[in-house]
Amino acid sequence: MNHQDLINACRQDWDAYTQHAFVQQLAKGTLAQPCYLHYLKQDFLFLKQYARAYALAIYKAHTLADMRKALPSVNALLDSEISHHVSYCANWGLTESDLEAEDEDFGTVAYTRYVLDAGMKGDIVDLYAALAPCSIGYAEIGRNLSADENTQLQGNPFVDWITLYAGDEFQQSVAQGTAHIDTLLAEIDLDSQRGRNLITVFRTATRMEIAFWQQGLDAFSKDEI
Ligand SMILES: Cc1ncc(C[n+]2csc(CCO)c2C)c(N)n1
Repeated sequence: MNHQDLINACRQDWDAYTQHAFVQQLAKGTLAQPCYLHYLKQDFLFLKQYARAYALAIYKAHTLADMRKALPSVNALLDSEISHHVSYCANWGLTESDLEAEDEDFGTVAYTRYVLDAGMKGDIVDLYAALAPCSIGYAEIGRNLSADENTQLQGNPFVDWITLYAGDEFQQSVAQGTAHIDTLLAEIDLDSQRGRNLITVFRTATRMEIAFWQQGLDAFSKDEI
């Protein structure tokens, strides 16, 4: 099996994730600021936990080659992705330590601890099945948004988010990560118990992504600013 089999096995949830209303409003520039700010604050906390999950991939790896493959993601998370969030939130007078002191919302706790648990109780393939929707999905969203003529770049307050995930650097790193996941999946039969378990893990993480977008939209009435 490969990553495309995982996507095909949960197509409905996958499309609900990659074409969520939050993404569409982001592309048009119409997303309400409180929703984006809540999403970014929670995503900051999400990325912090995700760095732990990629560090767990180093711990779970059996070979030096697999240990080295997880390291660029730890770096990208702690540097480029998280600093985008910190610099955007600075516009609201929020510092990195303010963000660290924020409470984790339920969807943030559920998603990140699910991924860590899948990795801790399983092996490195289970961990990557839980991690995969995040990078593969955001790369697909970035590509879709940059190819879609309805995406509004000029004057869009969320243009940095779009260019971060549509950009070559991010796209290339996901392509490399996906090739690595495919190597790990290649020896597993899609119709085996193991294959079905991996689909469940991948689909659960995909459902968590949908809930994470929704958590952002639901912040509209919370009036955070
Ligand atoms: C909820 C949520 N899901 C996915 C990403 C994107 N993302 C997070 S970690 C990572 C891999 C290392 O770069 C990627 C692509 C996000 N930011 N927030």
